[in-house]
Amino acid sequence: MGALDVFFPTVLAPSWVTFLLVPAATYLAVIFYRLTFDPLARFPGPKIAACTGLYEAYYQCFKEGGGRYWVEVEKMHRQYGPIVRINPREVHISDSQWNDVYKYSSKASKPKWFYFRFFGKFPSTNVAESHELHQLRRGPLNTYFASSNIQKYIPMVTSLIDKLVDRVHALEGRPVSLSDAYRCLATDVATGFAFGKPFGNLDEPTFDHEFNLSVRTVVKVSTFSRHTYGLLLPVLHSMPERFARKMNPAFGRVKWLMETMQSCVRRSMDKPEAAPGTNPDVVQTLMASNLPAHEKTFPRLFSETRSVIMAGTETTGSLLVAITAYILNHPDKMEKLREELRQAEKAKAGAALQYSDIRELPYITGVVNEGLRLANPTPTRLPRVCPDQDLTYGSYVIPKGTTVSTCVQDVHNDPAIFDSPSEFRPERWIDPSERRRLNRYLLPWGRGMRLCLGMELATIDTYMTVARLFSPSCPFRMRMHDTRDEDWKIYHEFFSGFPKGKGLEVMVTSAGNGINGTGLNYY
Ligand code: HEM
Repeated sequence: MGALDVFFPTVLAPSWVTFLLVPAATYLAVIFYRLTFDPLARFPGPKIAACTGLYEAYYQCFKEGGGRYWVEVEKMHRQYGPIVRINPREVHISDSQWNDVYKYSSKASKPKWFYFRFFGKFPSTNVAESHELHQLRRGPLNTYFASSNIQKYIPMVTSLIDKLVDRVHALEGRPVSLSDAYRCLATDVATGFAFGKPFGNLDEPTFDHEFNLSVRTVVKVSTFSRHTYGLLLPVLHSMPERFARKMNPAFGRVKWLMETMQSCVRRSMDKPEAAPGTNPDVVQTLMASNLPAHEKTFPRLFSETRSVIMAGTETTGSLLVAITAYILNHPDKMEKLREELRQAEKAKAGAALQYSDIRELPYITGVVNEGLRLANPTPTRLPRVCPDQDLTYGSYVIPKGTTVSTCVQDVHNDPAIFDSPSEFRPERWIDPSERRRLNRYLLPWGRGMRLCLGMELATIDTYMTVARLFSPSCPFRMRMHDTRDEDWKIYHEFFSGFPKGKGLEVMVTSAGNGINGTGLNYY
């Protein structure tokens, strides 16, 4: 009698063998195929990444708190060259001149596993898989995000920035988390733009600190969900309220935000005409569009609005944090910026600077562009699949159906384009012809057909906030408080970027207090 027969009665033995050995043998066969006959087998890269998606999952879910595969992919490029197989089905290209997969002609789709499993079952433009569905959904949003419509919201953005300035000033002498404050500003700008009235996050006493922390928990769960067949997010969404509250102290705020969004969407669906003298909101715009009826249901419109608001908050918040930190860390550059604003204000003879005035100023443009280049608000790779044409990279033919991705920070950090790329140098953008050359490689808004819709709104918000906070007429001056680079620099990639540390904190002093009225000699 064999050992197996002792431990497993004859009747059970075959089922145990089947249970254990068949999946193991199948898995080994799959690995063997991936390393030998798979058309991607001859692409360079670590064998372990070619064998199994678990390698990526380890970096994304566990290593150093998760969200670290982007750094590992950078290392792979240093070792294997510009094209690397980073998981069994995906090649990643780090070459500032290559963008074939993002061209209109590629009609590329977004890989479902990467987007849908991360964002959950919320059918929005951002997660539209096929090129055709994306074009259908993006059409009416283009109308809403048209420059002529966005410009109408400049007064709203200005008054929100005024509110931010008042609230920060009132905290004089106490540390202020600008990471939290800027996220509230960005949320109010996004919700005000979507629904005509901001949700009021800037009024929240702690600048919604708990809520901002909870965003990180949600994106971590989303990352786990991506690597567990999209199963975790539905579990999270169906969790009983008392468990959710225990897990997440900001649950109440998350629920409030979702319910407020839902009631705004319902209200606009019930009243699809804008009230006299007001702009149609995003839901009314979509309702009035030629989208088919099944694209105008409540779940669809809620998902779209949710996606627009989420897309605009972490990103703009991180950008403002990075720009402020770089300026505060470089007093000489802060002085140049303030001097430029002083001259511009003088030229207006006391009238307030408008966005159109600020946008023309060369130094602040250099500051914002350097921020966009270095802040890395979306360190995620941007994967695409070409369903019906092969692509080429050098001597490599990338078969149709392969996921192909690039990361914009590879371009932003390319020393062949940006000299000393890790340095914050607004001056590199001053010369107009050099600016034109560099602009072609400034890609924070993504690439190709899926380019960010909110870039003009975010640009307005950024220019105006920076101009207001660093203007000689700002009622206070800021200095870093107990903040190191690792507190605010992007470290984790959970689609958006998140720092390792607590964020950017500043200490605020009234402009008249002990410094000369201009604050120029503050440092
Ligand atoms: C600094 C701020 C921002 C950055 C860096 C940024 C970056 C991006 C990037 C990289 C994408 C492409 C993602 C992909 O290919 O999967 C994107 C898409 C998108 N962004 Fe932004 N974004 C910012 C602000 C905003 C704002 C303020 C809004 C709206 C209020 C917004 C709305 C959107 C939408 C709707 C999409 C999806 C577009 C589509 O799929 O056609 N973004 N953004």
